Amino acid sequence: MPGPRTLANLVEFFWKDGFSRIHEIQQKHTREYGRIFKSHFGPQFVVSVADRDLVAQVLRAEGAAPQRANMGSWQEYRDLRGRSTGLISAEGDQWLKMRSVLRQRILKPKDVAPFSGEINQVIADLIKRIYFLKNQAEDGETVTNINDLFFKYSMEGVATILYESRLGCLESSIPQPTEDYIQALGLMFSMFRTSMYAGAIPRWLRPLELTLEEIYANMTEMLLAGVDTLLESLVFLTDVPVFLSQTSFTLSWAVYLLARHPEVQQAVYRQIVKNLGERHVPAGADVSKVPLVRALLKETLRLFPVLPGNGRVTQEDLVVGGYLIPRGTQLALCHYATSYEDENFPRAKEFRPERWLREGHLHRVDNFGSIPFGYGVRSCIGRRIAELEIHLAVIQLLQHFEIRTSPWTKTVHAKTHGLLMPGEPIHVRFVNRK
Ligand code: HEM
Repeated sequence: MPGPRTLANLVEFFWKDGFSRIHEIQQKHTREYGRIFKSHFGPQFVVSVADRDLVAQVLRAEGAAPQRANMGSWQEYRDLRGRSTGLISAEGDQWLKMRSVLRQRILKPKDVAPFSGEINQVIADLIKRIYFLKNQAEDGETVTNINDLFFKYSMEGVATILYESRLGCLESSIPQPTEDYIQALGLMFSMFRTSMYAGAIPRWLRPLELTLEEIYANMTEMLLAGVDTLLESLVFLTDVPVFLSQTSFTLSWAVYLLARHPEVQQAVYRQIVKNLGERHVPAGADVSKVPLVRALLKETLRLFPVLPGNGRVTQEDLVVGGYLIPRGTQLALCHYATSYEDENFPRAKEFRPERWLREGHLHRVDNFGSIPFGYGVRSCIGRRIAELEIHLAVIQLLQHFEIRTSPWTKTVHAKTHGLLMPGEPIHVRFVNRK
């Protein structure tokens, strides 16, 4: 099987900071080596799959408890600290047990629809905050760093549902415990990439690493710093910061794309006004009346999949793309690369939400070219919560404001920092609707 040489790969990732360009490297390696290729990262051997049909084949062949790759360093940290595991990094029976409990609670749109009321309260605060921020701006309209604003929105939204309490993230004066929590999350993200390096360092070498403390100073402990420790008994919550950044990155990209594509925004807005009304506060059930809002989210996640690649460890021997892949091999599913293939999505570089409205092959749920929430029994369990938070926010943002670029709006590039995220702060204008 072709693939980059070990040394070249190490230079690319460790020397040239490839970890922040994983998404681009996926595309580069696919061009150079084809849609299935092998790589070595220190002790890890990985087979990358960057083909829609092969990804489909791998995921369809999954057993009852698929194993996700590359979570070793998270697990190690938790073992080191005696912490419990969240769903993301749990495996086997432990995963099955947790998943079956949670599955019954939040997996279907109708399970999460009752949260619309709480989410709408958070959105009301978000909109109030936008009015406040734009009034402070020189031009009375620009809100700088919407990334930060939407992070706070997501945090407040997830807290409302999972902690059943408000944190006050969107207030002018943020309560101290919440401030501590936000700072702890910031620290966690700065360590997130370091934790990825950890996986590529052989286990026996790690105690020699000077930055061992940094490597392990990740996630869990920090995360819950400002929050009632009782929550820790709910293992699921230990992964929460990852989820809320996924929601906030996606919302930031969606708003950025709308600002840069006024014609798309106008079409979405027109559908909202026609099918829901200018000021009707939407409930979960209203979302199906505005298919363009759903298409907008799908297209945003196709262009900026927060998880640009995913992992699986094969649980039995598989033949993929003509190669025998032995049981226990780590696979990297290259979702970013497949999302940008013209073959899967005509004019793939273009932002065209309407492509998701078309009947035909793109409309089918088994379109494996873009599966931003994963697929199958191990797919994202928070999908319906994330979708509800984003759909309801987009509808109300557009009801209140026309989103436009401002002289400060720059082209924003994606970077991988554990997750695919906006590489720079996004600034846009929120112009009041008459
Ligand atoms: C736009 C937002 C989000 C995106 C794009 C996203 C995407 C993903 C993806 C791609 C996976 C891996 C699926 C697989 O391996 O097949 C995943 C797993 C997961 N997500 Fe999300 N997610 C989002 C938001 C959330 C939220 C808000 C929550 C919780 C409230 C959440 C909870 C989880 C959990 C617990 C897992 C692990 C599932 C398991 O291993 O059984 N996600 N997510």
